[in-house]
Amino acid sequence: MQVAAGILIDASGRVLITERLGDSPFAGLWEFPGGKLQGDETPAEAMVRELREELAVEVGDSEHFMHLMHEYADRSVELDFFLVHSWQREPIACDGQAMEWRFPADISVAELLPADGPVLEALLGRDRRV
Ligand SMILES: Nc1nc2c([nH]c(=O)n2[C@H]2C[C@H](O)[C@@H](COP(=O)(O)OP(=O)(O)OP(=O)(O)O)O2)c(=O)[nH]1
Ligand SMILES: [Mg+2]
Repeated sequence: MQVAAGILIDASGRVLITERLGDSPFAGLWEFPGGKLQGDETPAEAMVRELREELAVEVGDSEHFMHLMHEYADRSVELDFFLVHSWQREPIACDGQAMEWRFPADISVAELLPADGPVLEALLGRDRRV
């Protein structure tokens, strides 16, 4: 299963995370907004569509940030994460999911979906370089 997610990052370096809802697996954990590729979409196209659907933003500048594979008990996922530096409109939680802007240093890996550890590490590494 192929998934694409977008990491909105603001001028101060905070990133947007959203809580996984209700009856979905890993409900209550946090993730970067995104979802499964549809049809013949590229990961970048899927990320733009998912952020439109989940946050009602129109993605502007973005760059590929990380590619990961993760084996969950029932599925293996291939994930592409993009850093999103600019977007139009204020993000809103279209599905009623909780949403928070956090500095990567204030996110604990245990709060995130199990696949996302390396992404948090890379965001922290990026902070240290600047
Ligand atoms: N969006 C997102 N999904 C992630 C992250 N980390 C991670 O392991 N995943 C996994 C969890 C799910 O197995 C899969 C995303 O599938 P999903 O069912 O939420 O996709 P979707 O948004 O298209 O959902 P749906 O409405 O079509 O059911 O990717 C992440 O940071 N963001
Ligand atoms: Mg989703």
